[in-house]
Amino acid sequence: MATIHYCGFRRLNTRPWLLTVSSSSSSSSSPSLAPFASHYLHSSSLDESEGQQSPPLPTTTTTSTTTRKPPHQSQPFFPKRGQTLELVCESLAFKGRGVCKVADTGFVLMCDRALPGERFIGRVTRKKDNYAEVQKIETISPHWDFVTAPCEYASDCGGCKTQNLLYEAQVRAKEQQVHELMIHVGKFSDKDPEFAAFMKPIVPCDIQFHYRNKMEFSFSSQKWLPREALHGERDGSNGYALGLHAPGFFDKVLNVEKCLLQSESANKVLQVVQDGWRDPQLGLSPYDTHTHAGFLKHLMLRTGRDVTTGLPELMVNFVTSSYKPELLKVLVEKISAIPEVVSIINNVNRSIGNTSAGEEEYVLYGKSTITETLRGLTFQISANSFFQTNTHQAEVLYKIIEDCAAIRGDGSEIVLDLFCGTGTIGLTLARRVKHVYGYEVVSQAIADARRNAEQNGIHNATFVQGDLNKIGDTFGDGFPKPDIVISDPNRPGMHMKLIKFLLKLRAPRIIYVSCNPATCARDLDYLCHGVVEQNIKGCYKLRRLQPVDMFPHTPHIECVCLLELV
Ligand SMILES: C[S@@+](CC[C@H](N)C(=O)[O-])C[C@H]1O[C@@H](n2cnc3c(N)ncnc32)[C@H](O)[C@@H]1O
Repeated sequence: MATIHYCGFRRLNTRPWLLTVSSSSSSSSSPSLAPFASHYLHSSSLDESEGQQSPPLPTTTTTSTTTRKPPHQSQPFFPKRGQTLELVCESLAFKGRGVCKVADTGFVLMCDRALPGERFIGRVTRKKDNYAEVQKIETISPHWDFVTAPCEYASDCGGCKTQNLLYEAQVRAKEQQVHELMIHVGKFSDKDPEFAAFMKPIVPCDIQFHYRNKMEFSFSSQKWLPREALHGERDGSNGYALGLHAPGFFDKVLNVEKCLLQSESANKVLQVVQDGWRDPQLGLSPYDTHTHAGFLKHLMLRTGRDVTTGLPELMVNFVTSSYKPELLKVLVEKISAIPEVVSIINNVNRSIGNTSAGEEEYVLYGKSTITETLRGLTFQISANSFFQTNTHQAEVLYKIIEDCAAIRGDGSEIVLDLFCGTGTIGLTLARRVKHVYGYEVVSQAIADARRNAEQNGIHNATFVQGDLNKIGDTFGDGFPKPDIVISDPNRPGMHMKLIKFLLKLRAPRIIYVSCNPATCARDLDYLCHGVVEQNIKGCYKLRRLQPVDMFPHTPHIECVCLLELV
């Protein structure tokens, strides 16, 4: 496309109403994450800007950029809300958003669902201090590594945002994000020869579909429809949906007949429920998040494995607003005819909130738990207990953790398992160490961890319920000095109290397992370089940083980091 270069911007003579702010589309150029690194650290997992209903499409006569004078070269570019721009996505960043940069000034624009190399027209929806958010209106030319998304819902569903990016390109982009964050947030220098030594290439996931062992679908009286289908009739059960929340909507649900991330057996159950639940004779109604009327809230499907046969076993969990088993009878009969289904549960959640955990739990058919194996141990999974959602890749992740732990095997070592959940990491190490101490805030998870230890004949593990954000001076009195600390916090990372505790404890090695590379980079900076503003010195060296792709087609990145005391 012919362009006229002017004052650092490229103006397209074929589309004079647009202002082009793309920079070089070279694949090797990677925009710095520095301008919005703080957004990585502070943004909640649900960004309120996501999925906002877009304003009406512009016409060439109303676009504000038509009459705008090109800015002087020395002026920093700062777009206006509503402004329409032609952009080229350079790379992927936080939440899989495409990063575009203004030539010369480097001003960053972030766009959901824009993929590296894609040239597109976007509209500015939000301005932040040092970057702006853009909504994609139209693709002009597709990105590099384009593949056709196998899932029919891929362009609307919030689950798989990068399904039409070649998988190799997805993992490359994730690896690049970790790399950038370690430099800009973690303050590790890529000029340091040790950087290349500790930064390991990402481990891809061999299974890119059907890898999730748990999916949670929502019932809704408000079916989400794409803009072009909004005018159709949606009265009565026509407007009902069972599926996944449209991005940014707590009340609207995209109807889903099949999800390529869950097992084939789980899809059989979803199909049976979809075929039956709207039948007026059953008297079932979806829970309405506005009026708080209605019965069906969520359908949770969990896939485990029969430990003796190795065949899949399925748990179906209906989350309802009241206990009326007679209403579910017909569906239960149909679902229980599927051979893989071994458990049908009803969690009753009478609160007006939309969480799936129930205050009461009833078994409608079969067992109350299903089983799964991990690193040779057997775990009982109940409807609400935490278990790694990609079992196949959890084996890979735990093997890396084991390698990092480098257990001597003489049964002398102490392991401290922080944020232990149901105890899985600590328990997989327990047989070769003296004792495992696990800490976790959720009491149900602690009960599950104790039960898991018992069922696997492990007697050298102690699990304690407690909030690791609120540890006091006596925290370390509860266990002997550990040789190995495992820390696996959720997205916010570790609290400063815990960082300080670890810096004082000086365990020989820490294995930091993270599901958020931004908070991971921040915490690694504290542990290695110290808390400068509080005059606390760091005492660890980063020896290995191993990104692992646990969730193909999604922006999520897991990392295992090995730190050694210096
Ligand atoms: C990413 S999960 C890790 C679970 C476990 N390590 C595993 O691999 O199965 C993080 C765990 O930290 C727990 N958690 C979150 N905040 C916590 C806190 N302030 N104190 C203690 N545990 C917390 C969560 O309940 C969750 O079980």
